Amino acid sequence: MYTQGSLLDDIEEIGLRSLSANRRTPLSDGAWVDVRPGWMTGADEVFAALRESVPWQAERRRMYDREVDTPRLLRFYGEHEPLPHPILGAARTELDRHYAAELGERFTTAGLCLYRDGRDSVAWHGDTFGRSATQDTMVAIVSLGAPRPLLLRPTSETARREHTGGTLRFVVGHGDLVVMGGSCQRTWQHAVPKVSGALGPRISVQFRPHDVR
Ligand SMILES: O=C(O)CCC(=O)C(=O)O
Ligand SMILES: [Fe+2]
Repeated sequence: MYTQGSLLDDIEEIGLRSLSANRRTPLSDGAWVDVRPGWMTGADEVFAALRESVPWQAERRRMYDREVDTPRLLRFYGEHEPLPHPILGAARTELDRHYAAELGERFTTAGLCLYRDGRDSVAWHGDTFGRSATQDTMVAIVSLGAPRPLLLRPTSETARREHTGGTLRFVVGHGDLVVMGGSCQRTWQHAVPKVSGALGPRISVQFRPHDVR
């Protein structure tokens, strides 16, 4: 439907598969993660469109006495901003349809990150700006482009020692969906570590409810 005039006839149509195939993994302390591989179809085409059309920005962070670029590019779409591709609006609607009863509200914002290659990364953190610092919530991540490991581990070192499974690792790209839920942002951390070797770029789209970041 949203094809870009590719010369290839067999290009996969852009769309969304069913969310009822989600697989939930309960984690410690009331956290959980849902995984839906290949949720968005035609994801490589969506990746190319977003890479081209999103006004990507470098974010500066203060580190000791100097400012450094964080190793990835970003663009945050607030609640009332139009999203940069129609399939992202459809994805948010579908996430609302599937999760609204459990979440008790809608997904409103979309944070986009571009990892240009394996040197781009995000360090261990929870999304704890806003209500997610104290309340259960959900963060839904659609991954486009080259697959990268998304890691999860308990926040507290005690829990990390007791958590027998160790760090969880989900390799996500090409339209895969991961939803972190329950207490996950407070009691668990996530990271996309640097990887060595030639690796293509990845875009992650994070849908979050109001005042969760
Ligand atoms: O790239 C990802 O999948 C994770 C991004 C993330 O954790 C964040 O921006 O808060
Ligand atoms: Fe995050």
